[in-house]
Amino acid sequence: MQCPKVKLNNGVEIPILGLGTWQSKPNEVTNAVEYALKEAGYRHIDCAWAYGNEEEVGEGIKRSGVPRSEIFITSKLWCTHHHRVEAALDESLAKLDTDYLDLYLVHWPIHLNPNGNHPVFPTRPDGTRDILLDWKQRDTWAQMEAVLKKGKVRAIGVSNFSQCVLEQEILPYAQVVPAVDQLEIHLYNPQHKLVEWLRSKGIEPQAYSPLGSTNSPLLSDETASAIAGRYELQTTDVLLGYLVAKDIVTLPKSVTPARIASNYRGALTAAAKLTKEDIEALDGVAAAGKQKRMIAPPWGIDLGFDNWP
Ligand SMILES: NC(=O)C1=CN([C@@H]2O[C@H](COP(=O)(O)OP(=O)(O)OC[C@H]3O[C@@H](n4cnc5c(N)ncnc54)[C@H](OP(=O)(O)O)[C@@H]3O)[C@@H](O)[C@H]2O)C=CC1
Ligand SMILES: O=C[C@H](O)[C@@H](O)[C@@H](O)[C@H](O)C(=O)O
Repeated sequence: MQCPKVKLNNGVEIPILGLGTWQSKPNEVTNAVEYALKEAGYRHIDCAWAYGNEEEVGEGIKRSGVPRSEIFITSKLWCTHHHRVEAALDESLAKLDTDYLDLYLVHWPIHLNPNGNHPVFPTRPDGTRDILLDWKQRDTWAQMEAVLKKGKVRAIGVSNFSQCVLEQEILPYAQVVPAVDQLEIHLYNPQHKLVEWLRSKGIEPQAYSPLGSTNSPLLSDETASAIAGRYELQTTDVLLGYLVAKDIVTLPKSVTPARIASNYRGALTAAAKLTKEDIEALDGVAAAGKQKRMIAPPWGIDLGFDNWP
């Protein structure tokens, strides 16, 4: 099954489904990536330095035998690296064993103390995250623009940036408008207003945790299950197909071969079957009492999102 692509604001095309790799254990992710590329049809892998498994992802890419030019690889700049974007990118490139990325994202609009008590999650003596509060995100973005200009990445974007942060800290200063904002988007956190606003600015929304992440309550959602039953699909197919039908780049994670394959096939099948009425019903689920954000790290500052717990 051919995966549809979405065109980013600089003309680069991204496959609408990508394999997530967060919390994929290093000893499992190589097989998962190899299987996804070689057997299941994926051509897009979503990675991050902070996931601690880029070397093993790179190994899976190599073992798949699929040419690098056919694969869309994303990685993300971690929060302790905002002062040294190019060096951090070089580290991810080396681990993934590739000489360019298709997309590089600022993982969160937050600079954590690079000289703190931990390389990934530095904390202050009171246990709160050690954030450099006076750092300007525009200074991170200028470095992102520089690595794009150098040709080390084909597109640059952000992740977990709200409208307010983009409007105040990025868009007034940017020479390059972010191509993407990767966000928690799923049945219970659809972020309809933000998705619409991003599109009005030419910024492509990407859906992370599309199945509701680990131990997800979405898998037993009544509306999604009823629609799945009608088409003899799995609920997971409907959860993913719902986003794909709305042209949202969707990033399901699994290390289980059968799920990796069924997520890909099921998402595309469901996207083709869902009617306008199905989409409207699914669009209304969160507002009818199911709104729930799954990923809300304890940053201790307001990131400008609705429904942050
Ligand atoms: N930018 C950011 O800040 C963030 C980015 N992301 C990205 O998005 C990706 C996806 O999000 P993530 O939070 O991992 O969660 P997902 O919504 O993709 O859910 C993953 C969980 O669902 C399970 N699962 C997958 N497929 C099925 C299936 N068909 N049936 C039943 N269970 C299934 C997986 O188990 P198993 O693996 O054991 O099969 C895993 O426990 C991440 O991996 C990462 O790449 C995620 C969070 C934040
Ligand atoms: O991409 C995945 C997520 O952003 C993850 O990296 C964070 O949520 C992290 O666990 C944190 O606690 O800040």
